[in-house]
Formats: sequence, structure tokens, C-alpha cells
Amino acid sequence: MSGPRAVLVGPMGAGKTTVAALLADAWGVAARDTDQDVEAAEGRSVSDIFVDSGEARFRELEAAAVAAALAEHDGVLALGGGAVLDPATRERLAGHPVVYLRVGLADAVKRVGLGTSRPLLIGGVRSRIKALLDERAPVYESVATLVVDTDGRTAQQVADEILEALHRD
Ligand SMILES: Nc1ncnc2c1ncn2[C@@H]1O[C@H](COP(=O)(O)OP(=O)(O)O)[C@@H](O)[C@H]1O
Ligand SMILES: O=C(O)C1=C[C@@H](OP(=O)(O)O)[C@@H](O)[C@H](O)C1
Ligand SMILES: [Mg+2]
Repeated sequence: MSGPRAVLVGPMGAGKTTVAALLADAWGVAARDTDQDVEAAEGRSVSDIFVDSGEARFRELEAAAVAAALAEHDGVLALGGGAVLDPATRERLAGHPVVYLRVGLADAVKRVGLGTSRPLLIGGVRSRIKALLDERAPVYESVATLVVDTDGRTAQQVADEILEALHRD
């Protein structure tokens, strides 16, 4: 199937955006991120979309961004952490190389910090991340063709494992 060389899924703080850029560099292709696509199309941040238009509207924009990127991008694609909750998105992922970047609670909390750029975490980073990790792990597993653990490893070590597993030159 044509399309991205790798699609990265997993929770917030798994390193999808960061590792996508490393993989793209190694392969000499472009990295794309659906959060950035949505922000560019809307001219406002993910946080502003959540606050002003609601999560449901964000999910519609996100689903459209994923569909467009799967159809037209042949580099590396990072999805937002919640994109795979949409059944139509999961169907579209079938046949693509989908890498699930797994992360545990402690490392995820450390990585996302206390910033406000992830609206789902406002009001309790640790408890919200725990709920999201528990609820979504089976969904990520269901779409993944490769699972990579990221706890205690640098983004470069994670990228290297993916490069090894998908070895394409
Ligand atoms: N394996 C890693 N180890 C430590 N920090 C990481 C790792 N991967 C990413 N990070 C850092 O964690 C934060 C979140 O990474 P990001 O790529 O935005 O994750 P995601 O897109 O999955 O939410 C960033 O500050 C990034 O530099
Ligand atoms: O898990 C989620 O539902 C979300 C993850 C975020 O992307 P990252 O996973 O890249 O942080 C972003 O799409 C939005 O804040 C919602
Ligand atoms: Mg990201």
C-alpha cells in the first residue's frame, strides 16, 4: 500500500512527534503531524480548538487530517494520541505500517510536564494520564503492526529500534 513509511500512534508523551522527526531525518523524508495539520488548517492551537469549539469538533478536524495525510503523505506520520479512538480512522490505518510507542505512567507524566498545550490534562495530569493509558492501550494494540517500549529510553534509541525493525533504505 502506498502512503506513509510509518505511522506513529500511542499516548501523549510517548514521543510520537519527536520520534517521527528522527525517523524522517534518517530516511531523508518529510515528517508530518496531524496536530500541526489541524492547527495550520484552523489557524489556532489545539488547546484553543478544545476550549472554543469542544473536543468533538477537534476530533472531526483530526479525523479529516489523518485521512488526508494517509492519502497524500509518503514520509513519516505522527498522529495525535486520541486519533485512533475514531473507528473510521482505525479502518483507514489497516494495511499501513503502524508503530505503537508504548509509555508507562511515570515517564508519560515526566514528559508532558505541566504545560497547557494538552487540554485533556488540565485539572490533574497524573490521574488523567492514568485513565487515558488504561482506556486506550487495547486500542493502540489493535491497530499496531509493531510495538516499541519507550520507558527509560531516549527518543533516538526508540527511533533506532524502529529503523531496525522496518529497515528500509
Ligand atoms: N524517549 C523519550 N525520552 C525522554 N523524553 C522524550 C522521549 N520522547 C520524547 N520525549 C520528550 O517528551 C515530550 C513529549 O514528546 P512528544 O514527541 O511531543 O510526544 P507525543 O507527540 O507522543 O505527545 C517532549 O518534550 C520530548 O522532547
Ligand atoms: O491524547 C489525546 O487525546 C490528545 C493528544 C494530543 O497529541 P499528542 O499525543 O501528540 O500529545 C493532541 O492531539 C490533543 O491534545 C489530544
Ligand atoms: Mg505529538
